Amino acid sequence: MTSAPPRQDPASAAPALEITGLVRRFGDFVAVDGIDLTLPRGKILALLGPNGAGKTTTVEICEGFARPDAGHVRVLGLDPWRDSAALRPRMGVMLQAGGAHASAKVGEMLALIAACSANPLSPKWLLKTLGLSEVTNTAVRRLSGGQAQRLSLAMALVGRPEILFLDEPTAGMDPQARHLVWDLLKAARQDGVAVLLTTHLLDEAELLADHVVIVDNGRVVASGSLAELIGGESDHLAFSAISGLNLDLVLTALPHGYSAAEREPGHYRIYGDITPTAMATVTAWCAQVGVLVTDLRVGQRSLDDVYLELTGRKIRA
Ligand SMILES: Nc1ncnc2c1ncn2[C@@H]1O[C@H](COP(=O)(O)OP(=O)(O)OP(=O)(O)O)[C@@H](O)[C@H]1O
Repeated sequence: MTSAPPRQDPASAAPALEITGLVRRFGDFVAVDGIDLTLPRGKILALLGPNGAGKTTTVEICEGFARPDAGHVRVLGLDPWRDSAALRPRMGVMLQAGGAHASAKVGEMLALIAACSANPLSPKWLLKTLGLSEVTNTAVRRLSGGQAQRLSLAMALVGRPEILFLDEPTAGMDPQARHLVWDLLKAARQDGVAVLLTTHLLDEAELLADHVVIVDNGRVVASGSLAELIGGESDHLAFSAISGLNLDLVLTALPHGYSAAEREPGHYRIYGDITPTAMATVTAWCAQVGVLVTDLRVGQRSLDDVYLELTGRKIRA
């Protein structure tokens, strides 16, 4: 008699996070208006969007702190509201408010959380990796904002979660601390942890994210890998010169089909087919009108450009 094939637990094959048609209202106001997204295991997804776009509301529903008005959310194949007790030990949540007792010492606090999980990471190693060894015996209330953020991340990670929710994890950190966090998140991804992070730092998203989702007014306005969002082609010529150049005159020197913009005073971009001839035309025109060109380079769209085009706003506006 042949034995039956082993049954696969459907939840273990599920993506780390799956959101379909998510809606969340506050009274008549629709804060989240039909968001869809999928986060595979072992990947980092960056959720970007202007203030009030609906990022935190979405993350809080995924964490099981709020219920959706419509749509489905599955975290590790489970319903974060209904199955919150089963999910809690499997996910890491970095709370904005920190979540640590003000009078506890840093080392004690982390050891306490570690003691609650079956197979914790070494608290000592985590504190060292996050640059917190020197404050092991310091009371939580005496930590700087950046140190408290790092402790909060350590608390989210110490139980070896399968999925990590991070709402602006490096906001307010100095560059050195930010790098420590980024290295730790990359290591977590290598260990198969899925990470959903919201951020206003485009360089953070560019550096870490396998997948970027941009939301505005509660809706997804773009979704894809960085390469998919940015496109691979060199599409503009950037240069610096005195501010107030008459760009219409530059364009008359170029063949039809180019456009130009002074993005910030004295910083210009010429968009179109950037050929050696087009470059020479622009610099020759500048020379003709006695303008010194500096920082001339051929570039491609950045995440910043895509974000600005889609939301009409600079990232922190
Ligand atoms: N409890 C609430 N009651 C009423 N409105 C709320 C509530 N929570 C959030 N909102 C509103 O929902 C919208 C989305 O808020 P949310 O915090 O999700 O935005 P966000 O994208 O995280 O913004 P930020 O980048 O500023 O953190 C905002 O207009 C906010 O004022």
